[in-house]
Amino acid sequence: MLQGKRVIVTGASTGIGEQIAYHLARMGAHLVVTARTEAKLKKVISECLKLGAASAHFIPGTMEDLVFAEQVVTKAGKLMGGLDMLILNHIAPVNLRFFNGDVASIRKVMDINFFSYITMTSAALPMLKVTNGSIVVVSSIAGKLITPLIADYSAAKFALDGFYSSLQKELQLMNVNISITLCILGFINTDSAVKSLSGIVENITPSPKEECAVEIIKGGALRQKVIAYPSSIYISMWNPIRTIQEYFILLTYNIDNITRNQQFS
Ligand SMILES: NC(=O)C1=CN([C@@H]2O[C@H](COP(=O)(O)OP(=O)(O)OC[C@H]3O[C@@H](n4cnc5c(N)ncnc54)[C@H](OP(=O)(O)O)[C@@H]3O)[C@@H](O)[C@H]2O)C=CC1
Ligand SMILES: CC(C)CCC[C@@H](C)[C@H]1CC[C@H]2[C@@H]3C(=O)C=C4C[C@@H](O)CC[C@]4(C)[C@H]3CC[C@]12C
Repeated sequence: MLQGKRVIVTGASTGIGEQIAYHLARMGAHLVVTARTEAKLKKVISECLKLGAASAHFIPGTMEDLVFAEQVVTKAGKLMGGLDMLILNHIAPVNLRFFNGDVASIRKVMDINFFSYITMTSAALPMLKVTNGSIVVVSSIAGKLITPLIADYSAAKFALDGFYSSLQKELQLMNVNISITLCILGFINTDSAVKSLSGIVENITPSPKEECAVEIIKGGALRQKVIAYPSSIYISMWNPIRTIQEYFILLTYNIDNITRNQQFS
């Protein structure tokens, strides 16, 4: 399904993003990968070309810089001649610690883990409209329920749910055929996650990043609204009251009036 499709993958220098890039390469997609570390990205794209990518480019830079975030999308669009799928996966390195009053560091995490996602989405929407494309947002069970020591990370992941679930509804109301897939992940065996949890969380076995990457791509390709990996965490995000209330709230909206008077940008 993804052969010849044009895809951006963020946070693709290592971890789950790197595995996503390799799977897409095997499927024959065109790829633009991004992260900060140029040397790692070079290795990733040369591996992608060996695996069968239709084309592979990298754009290095930090997502703390929202101008860079926007430029990645426009440059990638030019390199590939359009865009079919935007996979938003990068995160700032996580420090598991108590909140220490450092608001500036929370703002930085929100820029990297949240505002850059919105910036890239906004830049990509015109191209995705043309292709009836897809946005895939990699989130976490920590964006559905809370655990201590990751207040900043969790805040950004909850924010992603709020923003993208709302955007999903808007696209539906305006009959814009762009899919949004929110990926809810449990503990995955990436080097960074295993390292930062060691000595803090015990008795949880991480799931494999390779299989995780496949499930993320599948969810996007099948235009699913939400996926959970491993599937055992579905239960933690099951919130029937939310679903029912969202349904009834929407019934109170004067959809005809709204769609007549507002344009989707
Ligand atoms: N691993 C896990 O247990 C879980 C992961 N997830 C989610 O999965 C996704 C991937 O996680 P995982 O693979 O473990 O993460 P990794 O830490 O392995 O990779 C993070 C990626 O983001 C890049 N990155 C870091 N800082 C920046 C920055 N300032 N600007 C641009 N890119 C940056 C890194 O590259 P570089 O340093 O070169 O910039 C790297 O490519 C995340 O969205 C995470 O929230 C969700 C639940 C559990
Ligand atoms: C629902 C339960 C069956 C399992 C709960 C497991 C909890 C403890 C797991 C599930 C998802 C995990 C966090 C996560 O989303 C991603 C990262 C990024 C990584 O770089 C550092 C670790 C961190 C913060 C994980 C911390 C531990 C979390 C909350």
